[in-house]
Amino acid sequence: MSQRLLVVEDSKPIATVIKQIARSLKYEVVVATSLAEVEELLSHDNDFFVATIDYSLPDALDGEAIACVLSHGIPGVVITGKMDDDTRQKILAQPVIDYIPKENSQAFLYLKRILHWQQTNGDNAILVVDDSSAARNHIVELLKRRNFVVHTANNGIQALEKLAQHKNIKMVITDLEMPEMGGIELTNEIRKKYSREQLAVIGISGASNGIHSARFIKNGADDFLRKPFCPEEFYCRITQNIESLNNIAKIQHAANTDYLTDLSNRRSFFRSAEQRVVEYVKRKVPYVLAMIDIDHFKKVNDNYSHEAGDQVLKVIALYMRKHFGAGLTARLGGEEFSVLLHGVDTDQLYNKLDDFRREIAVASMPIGEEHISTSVSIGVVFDSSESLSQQINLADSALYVAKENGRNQITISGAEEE
Ligand SMILES: Nc1nc2c(ncn2[C@@H]2O[C@H](COP(=O)(O)OP(=O)(O)OP(=O)(O)O)[C@@H](O)[C@H]2O)c(=O)[nH]1
Repeated sequence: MSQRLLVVEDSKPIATVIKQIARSLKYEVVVATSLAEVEELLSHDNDFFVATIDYSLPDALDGEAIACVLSHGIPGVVITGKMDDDTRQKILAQPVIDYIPKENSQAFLYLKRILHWQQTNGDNAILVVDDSSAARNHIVELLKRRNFVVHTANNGIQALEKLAQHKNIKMVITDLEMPEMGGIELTNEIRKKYSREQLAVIGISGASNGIHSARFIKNGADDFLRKPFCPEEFYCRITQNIESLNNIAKIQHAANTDYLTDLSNRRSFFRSAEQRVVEYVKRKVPYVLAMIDIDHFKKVNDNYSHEAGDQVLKVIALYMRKHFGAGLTARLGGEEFSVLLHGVDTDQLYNKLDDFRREIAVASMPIGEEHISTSVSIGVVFDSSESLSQQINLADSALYVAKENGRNQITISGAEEE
């Protein structure tokens, strides 16, 4: 279900621009053009995810609509043509998400980013570490306004425990002086376990000299805020750091993923598989490495089209996800895939691979106007203690035999009969 945006705006052209922005982000939009209209609407329908509120309306010249919308528990962004200090103070004295000056040419681009952040901040958990409950609660309130998931801790020791419990924490905001473990020591401990690509740290201190910001940064923090800070500065720092973490995650995902199927690519498969194989051998966990190749795939391209071939590759990837969910799956290149699976014993692992092979052999894949049938050949190595590249060579040789023997079958390395 799409999220609902309430647009409180008396100017038609501005309401139209906001509607366009909101719809590009899949918001459902409801417009109210005066305070009276907003009051009437909210009296029977206040289920809105977020609101944009024009500061001056014909019947509410001095921001009265802000309090009205906020009193219904709807987070609001204020859009204003007035940007004198007095107005700014009045707006910021209320718990708004942000305010945007209308005359700014970047205003609507910024609004789009805010509306997008409201939708996506829920994926980002932040840990607030402070021994003062008043200071902690203030930061928590600011973060919740922006829809972040928030965890709290009273000191560094508790913070490390929370980080171990909640793997989705992306940022730690920590005070400097706390009992048991302070902010600098905490930052130091965090950097022993979590890289800057995994977790951002922002230090906070009330001390007036600059030495603490330098200490925080030298001990691995990404940023620093001096108390007291204004909400605007706070939000700028938080958003900048979260955005840069998300950008790094996107780049890493692109570097490790096959663009067509969204499975791991060769490089990422090798890196992860190498670690897993070492663990399996050490812990004597039954496992299998399989090379999977689509049969006569060239004919799919020749008989239908290269695009249809691409679709078939995507469908095979979906079947791999379905059958080998917990395993490591990859497209190594072309029409060749691989999987590393662990399980109860060799029979169970073999049956999983064979279920996959059989389902593909009987599937009729709807691709465009056509229905395409295909099959796969599989070469496997069980519980080997050879190096990963040697195992891949062995599985490849077994795959070759499966092809030679008629395709649509599994061949186990060491048991080949040509
Ligand atoms: N559509 C599409 N085709 C690809 C892609 N990568 C490789 N191919 C095609 O995959 C085909 C592989 O052909 P072959 O190596 O002769 O193997 P095959 O036809 O599957 O025959 P066997 O493996 O012997 O059963 C070639 O036609 C490549 O052009 C891709 O990303 N998309």
